Amino acid sequence: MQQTCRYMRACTTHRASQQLLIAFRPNVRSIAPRSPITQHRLSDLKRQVSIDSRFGLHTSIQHTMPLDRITFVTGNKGKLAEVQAILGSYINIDNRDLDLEEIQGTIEEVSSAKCRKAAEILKTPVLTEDTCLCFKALNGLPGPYIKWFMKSIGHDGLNKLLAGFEDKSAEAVCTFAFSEGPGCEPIIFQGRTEGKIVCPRGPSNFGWDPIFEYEGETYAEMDKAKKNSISHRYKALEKFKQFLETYDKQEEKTTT
Ligand SMILES: O=P(O)(O)OP(=O)(O)OP(=O)(O)OC[C@H]1O[C@@H](n2cnc3c(O)ncnc32)[C@H](O)[C@@H]1O
Ligand SMILES: [Mg+2]
Repeated sequence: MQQTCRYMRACTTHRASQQLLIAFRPNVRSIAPRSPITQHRLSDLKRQVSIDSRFGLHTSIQHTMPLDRITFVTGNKGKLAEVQAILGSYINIDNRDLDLEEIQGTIEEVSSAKCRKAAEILKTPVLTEDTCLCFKALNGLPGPYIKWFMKSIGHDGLNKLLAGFEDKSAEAVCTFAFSEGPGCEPIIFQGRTEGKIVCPRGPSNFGWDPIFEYEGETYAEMDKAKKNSISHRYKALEKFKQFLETYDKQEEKTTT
């Protein structure tokens, strides 16, 4: 019998979700009797399915395998160091730096597209990540384009963008996308931390860390361990860790 990827089996445990999935994916047949992944709300699922249908994706057909290592695809050393510090004791992390196209679109669309492409190229379970910095006064901009703003106008320019506004608040948003392999629809894990934009303080060795202040300290001034216990990345990885725990339990059920 063909096996769908684990996520599809997990999704199909909700009655309404089953109907939704079967409507979109007539070939979904394998239904798990009980799913540990109960925190996926129907709205999330609808969004996931509508992303699928928009990109014309198909139900993935792949044999499940134990997830004891994962490839984190990034060229950013700062991200890699933090992911290893936060996640390294839960799963073995390999790193690859692929030049993946970052499409325009919502945060979730950008992250999913990047992850799908990485899974296709590497043919293995992959994790990708996209970071946004959203200024409230600018209705969320620069958002996913922060990398290009950083490159062209730097810390001072980012401060000047807000010069005419009283509201200096900003949100750091980290969006991880995980795919079990080629054809497996990415699952999204997002974390957000609110702070404000200030003149640079602290070492400049990771992106916009010196201008993002959280409770009186910039990310750059903070002890690394402290940043890794409150950051947007930490919050997203906490959700991914929960997913890994349920994934392992599901694996035990499948193999016993
Ligand atoms: O290969 P990828 O993972 O895409 O790495 P990247 O450096 O291109 O990263 P993004 O596309 O996500 O762009 C996000 C920008 O924000 C920066 N950044 C990401 N996380 C950060 C953090 O926790 N603190 C400060 N800057 C961060 C990063 O250096 C980029 O300039
Ligand atoms: Mg990038």
